[in-house]
Amino acid sequence: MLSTSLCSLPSELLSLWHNYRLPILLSTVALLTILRIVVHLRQNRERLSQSPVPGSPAQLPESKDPLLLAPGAVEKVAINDGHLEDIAIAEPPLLRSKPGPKRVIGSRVPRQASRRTIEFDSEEDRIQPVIFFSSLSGTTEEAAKTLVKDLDAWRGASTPRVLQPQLHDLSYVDYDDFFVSPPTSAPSTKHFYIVLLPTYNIDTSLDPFLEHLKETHHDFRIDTAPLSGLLGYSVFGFGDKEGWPTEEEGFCSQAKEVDKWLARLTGRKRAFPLGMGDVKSDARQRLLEWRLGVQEVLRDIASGKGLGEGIPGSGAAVESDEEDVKDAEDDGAEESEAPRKARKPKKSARVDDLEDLGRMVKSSTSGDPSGPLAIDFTTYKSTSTAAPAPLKEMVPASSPTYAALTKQGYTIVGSHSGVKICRWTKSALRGRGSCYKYSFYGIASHQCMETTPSLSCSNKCVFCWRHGTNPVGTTWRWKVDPPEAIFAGVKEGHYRKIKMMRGVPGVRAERFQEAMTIRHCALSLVGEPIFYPHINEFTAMLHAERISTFLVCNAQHPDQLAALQPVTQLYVSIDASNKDALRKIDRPLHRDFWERFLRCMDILREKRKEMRTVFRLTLVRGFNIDEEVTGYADLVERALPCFVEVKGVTFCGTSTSAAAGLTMQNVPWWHEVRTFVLALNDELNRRGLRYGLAAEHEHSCCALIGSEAFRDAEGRWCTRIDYEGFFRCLESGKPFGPEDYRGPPTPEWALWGKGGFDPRDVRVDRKGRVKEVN
Ligand SMILES: Cc1cc2nc3c(=O)[nH]c(=O)nc-3n(C[C@H](O)[C@H](O)[C@H](O)COP(=O)(O)O)c2cc1C
Ligand code: SF4
Repeated sequence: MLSTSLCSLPSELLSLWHNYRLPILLSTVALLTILRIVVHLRQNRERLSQSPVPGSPAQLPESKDPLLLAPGAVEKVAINDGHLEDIAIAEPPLLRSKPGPKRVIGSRVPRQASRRTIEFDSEEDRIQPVIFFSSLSGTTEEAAKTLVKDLDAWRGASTPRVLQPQLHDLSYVDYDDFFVSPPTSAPSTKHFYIVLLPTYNIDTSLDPFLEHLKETHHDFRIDTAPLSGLLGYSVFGFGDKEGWPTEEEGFCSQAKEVDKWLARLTGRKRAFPLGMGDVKSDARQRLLEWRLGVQEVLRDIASGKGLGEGIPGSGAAVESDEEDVKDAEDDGAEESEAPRKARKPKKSARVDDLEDLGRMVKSSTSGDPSGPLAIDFTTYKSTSTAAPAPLKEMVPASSPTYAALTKQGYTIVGSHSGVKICRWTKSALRGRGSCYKYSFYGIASHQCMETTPSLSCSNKCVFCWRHGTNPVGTTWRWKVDPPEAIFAGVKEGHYRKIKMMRGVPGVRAERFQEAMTIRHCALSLVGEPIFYPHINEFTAMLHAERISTFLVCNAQHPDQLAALQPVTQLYVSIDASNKDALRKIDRPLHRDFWERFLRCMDILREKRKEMRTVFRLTLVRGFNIDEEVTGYADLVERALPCFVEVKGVTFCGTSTSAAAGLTMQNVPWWHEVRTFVLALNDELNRRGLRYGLAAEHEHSCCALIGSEAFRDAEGRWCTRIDYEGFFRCLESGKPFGPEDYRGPPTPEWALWGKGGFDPRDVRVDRKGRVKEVN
């Protein structure tokens, strides 16, 4: 039975096949197709899950597969011929196309991604720690000084390879000496920067420092990481959590900014992470911990380990990448695209900027009702559409600058102007002598108001006492007070101070009465008056009240100088005769300071046709006297001022001037000033320029060289001013020149060689005792 069944099976199968072969074949084909699709999809999913996790710093040392490196990371890869090349790793592809030889997708390292390794020979080389600080109210300065001592003690006991730390106040250093390239030194000395900073949400000298770091990074003429020659750096910030509780709310924000820019400028040589301390609670403890960390790093570098792996904050990939992304944001690159597509080598800032320029111009001319936005073409800005931040006040009442200035007797008017009565005004009220401007130009000191509509300046002159507290900047970026309010405010402040002199012994009644009418205004107090955007309106108000104007500027703002309307006497401070000396003495913030200075000379030559122009030379022994006569004569020849005032520097004796390296040794004697004046006058005459020795004021250590145009028909010097004549000229509405308001002859006692003391006044010594007049 079984055998019969078995024998019939093939024929049954055959008949089944014949009956159903078509559906069977179709089903098989369909099944195989489904299987194929499933297998294909499964393969893809597996590959997706195999794709690398980007950028974990922990994985980097283990894997040498460039595809597993973080995007933007740099790796040494052997190329066919065996040589090593730096490869920047592109974004990993989502799918691995084919198994087989690995393909490196990369390009040459973009400039900004490179991190130059500085060789440190632990047998030969030495580390020079350079500590920078900035301080307004002293906390950071004290901490920096203590840090110098602590580091010094530690290195003595620990490693002789670390040199004694240097200390620099950022308010005094020339940024170009330290923050465009590492300082020059012996080849075996390598620098390590340590920066201690407070944070201020108001304008302080930290702002130009930050601006400098940013500009240096973006300057297309300079390598984007010009400080990569440093061994490393670390920053510590002081802040106040009571006012700024969190980092989002601004705690230590400026230290964070400096840390960020230094990371870029050094090619990510952050040797130890940014430290931050709250001055009201944990600053001391945080600083100690941070110092121990920095010491650890210094020890490692000294022993030849460098900033390698294992050192906290040594610039691991994730951290560096974050900085790159931020960098791209700052440069206006399309950051939102970055995670989605393989990151190409970043477009150069220059290219971005050219593209952005079109958009900027469009937006500024698009008829925005708020008016065109000022565009600073010298820096690279993102094209963020966010509303511009409200402008800050230059000197807010809560600021240390305000406190410092008022303590010194200044009355702050509005948010950026100041007024003060000078010592000569007080002295003249008491009949004890007027300033040299009375001898030379007939200014009545007791009727003179000293003021400025801009407490900010674009220089950091070594002889200026205000360093560290004064706002500085290259462009006006503050709230602007109207000229009417400033004018009313400065007059009120001046008269209030004069009234306070009423009870002072020795004040002469008639002079006190006269002093209640201001006749002259010296726009020279501190800061840069032509910085104020409404300077012409302001001087017009003074002139309308028949107040003469003596305006002093620092030859750094040619455009404003060119636009200046006539003032009674226009001064330009000439603090040096050549580029190098000017950089050292004025420490200008503008990179192109010398070109600006020379342009101002040319503008002054034109201005001389409309108003009295004066060169003011401030002589500082050891800085700008020696062998500079020829240079000064060149400048006189270029600008042809009406007068050249030569004055020895006045030593203000503050700790800040001392910190700038200025001591009594730098104050020239009167005989030195005279010798210089004689030499300059001879040089001018030798060149055929018609100048002569006009007047002097020995007490102020000041002498005057005048253009021969200021002699009358009888050859007498007429350096004084016909003030009424000046106002008449102005009111006439016709063009006029300085000779049109030349005053009467200079009094005999004020002439060159006569000393310059008004015989009507009483000469007293420092203690107020009457001195005999010879
Ligand atoms: C006007 C003013 C603004 C300040 N702004 C900030 C700020 O934005 N963030 C912060 O963390 N601390 C701020 N502080 C606190 C200072 O950074 C802190 O007091 C610091 O220790 C001052 O250092 P210094 O004494 O060296 O100048 C500010 C302090 C003042 C007086
Ligand atoms: S120009 Fe005048 S205010 Fe400005 S830094 Fe020099 S001395 Fe000071």
